[in-house]
Amino acid sequence: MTLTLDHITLTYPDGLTEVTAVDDVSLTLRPGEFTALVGESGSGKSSLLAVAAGLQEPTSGTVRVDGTRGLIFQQANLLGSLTVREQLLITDHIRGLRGRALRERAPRADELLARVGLAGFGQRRMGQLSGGQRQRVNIARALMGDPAVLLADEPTSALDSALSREIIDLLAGITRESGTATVVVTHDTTLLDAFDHVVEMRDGRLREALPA
Ligand SMILES: Nc1ncnc2c1ncn2[C@@H]1O[C@H](COP(=O)(O)OP(=O)(O)OP(=O)(O)O)[C@@H](O)[C@H]1O
Repeated sequence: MTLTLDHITLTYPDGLTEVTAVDDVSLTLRPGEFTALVGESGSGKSSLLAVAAGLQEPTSGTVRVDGTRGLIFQQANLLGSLTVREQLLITDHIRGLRGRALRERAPRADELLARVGLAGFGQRRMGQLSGGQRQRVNIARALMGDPAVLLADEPTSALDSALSREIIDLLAGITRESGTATVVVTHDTTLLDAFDHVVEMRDGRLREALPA
């Protein structure tokens, strides 16, 4: 069992009342499974993902994770002045690696860049990359911590349909190879055939899985 959400409820204060963004949701993600999370705007997808990511404490319920979590966001949130390799290594720097220990991680960064189709791009500046390439860097960066769980919030929303398909296929391949439990929030119904499971949120609740 890689990630278990057990009876998660999340409410936000809203003036004198409150909004229930996530309403008693339970979900188990298993290694190697590629899951899409869909639903109308405001249905609670980002809120549920934030709880799964550990970025937001649920109002009630529990989150259990075996291993680490890798996060991929909508806009590739990357520092333009860094090189691509530095952009990956900065995650290790944040984890406390310094000096030689950090330099020894460079081959891992290059290996992940090759995996996402960016072999030889390590010395490029982030500002010199296209949107699709930036999102590939974002994916490689999320893999630096060898996550058991990958969580992606609208990773293709800034991309055209061909690039979106490439990014989803890349995430599907990584999920199968690395055995991560991966959840992708998406609005794009043309991509759903790439997933093992599709779960839909409506008014904060999870609905029956749609046929993928
Ligand atoms: N920080 C917040 N404070 C108050 N209410 C919030 C906050 N964040 C989200 N909400 C409310 O919680 C509900 C769920 O929002 P959420 O962003 O999780 O939905 P979503 O399905 O991800 O929407 P979208 O597809 O538009 O991103 C909405 O009613 C929203 O207005």
